[in-house]
Amino acid sequence: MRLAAIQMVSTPDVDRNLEQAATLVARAAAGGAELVALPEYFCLMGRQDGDKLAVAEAPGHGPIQQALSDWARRHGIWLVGGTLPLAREADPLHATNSCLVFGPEGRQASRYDKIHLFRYDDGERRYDESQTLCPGRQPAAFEARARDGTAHRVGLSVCYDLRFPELFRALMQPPCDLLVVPAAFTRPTGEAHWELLLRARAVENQCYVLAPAQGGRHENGRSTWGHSLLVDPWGRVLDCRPDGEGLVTGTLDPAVLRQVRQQLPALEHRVLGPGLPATAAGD
Ligand SMILES: NC(=O)CCC(=O)C(=O)O
Repeated sequence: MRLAAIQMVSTPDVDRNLEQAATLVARAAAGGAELVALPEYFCLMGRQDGDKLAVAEAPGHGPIQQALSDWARRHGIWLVGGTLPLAREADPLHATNSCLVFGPEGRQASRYDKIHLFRYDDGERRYDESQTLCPGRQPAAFEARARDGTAHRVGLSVCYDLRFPELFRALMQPPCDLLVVPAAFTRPTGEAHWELLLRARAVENQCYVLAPAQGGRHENGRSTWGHSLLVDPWGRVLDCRPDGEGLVTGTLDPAVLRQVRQQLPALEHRVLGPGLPATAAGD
């Protein structure tokens, strides 16, 4: 299955971001991609945290969701729609940061609400997503069919989730072939941890990892790390885009998945699970 991750430098202008995303999705599809993934916050990197609430759409309605569905149908692709804020009737002051997936017929195939909300303060940069977002509760995966008819289980996660390996373990029951991580990592944390974490998730889960990112200097004054990546189940980086808008592409090859899992059957050797006994005191 041919894959593409889209890297963007999104702005506070939703229409401009949608235009840019449409161009990049079309370019990915023209290059043969069957599954295309957009980055976190592809439709908005606002000036203030609260801007997310202003563009939040009701689930199943609104121009951002319509655009995602149209692009998936027009190009006949699986589209992992980065993230967009979805409104919650119960609490209008907190949206979910949601990743919606649309299939080649333009129908919504999955929804994942980011579970782990980012908080960071190094004295210079401060982020606290919980001010305007509400966490999801449920891991999500879906089945994408390649044009040759092969079905692939695809696990969803978003950005800061990458730091929580237990989420990815939960997605591996049953095993995924591909983990997608739409992201907007900060520059300092990205430089220190991004590639390391993505390759770790690929190696420990013996999975392809596709990570579309925000990458550059945004109009709101923030900088994101970029380095959108495709990693194979052996931890090899197949493609990377360091900075600016563009594409990362490559192929999910079932033979490589089989070979890695047969050669080194680590997934079968898992002994410890969620119902672990308490750690022994050591005496
Ligand atoms: N948007 C995010 O979740 C940012 C996560 C991040 O930068 C990190 O270091 O983790």
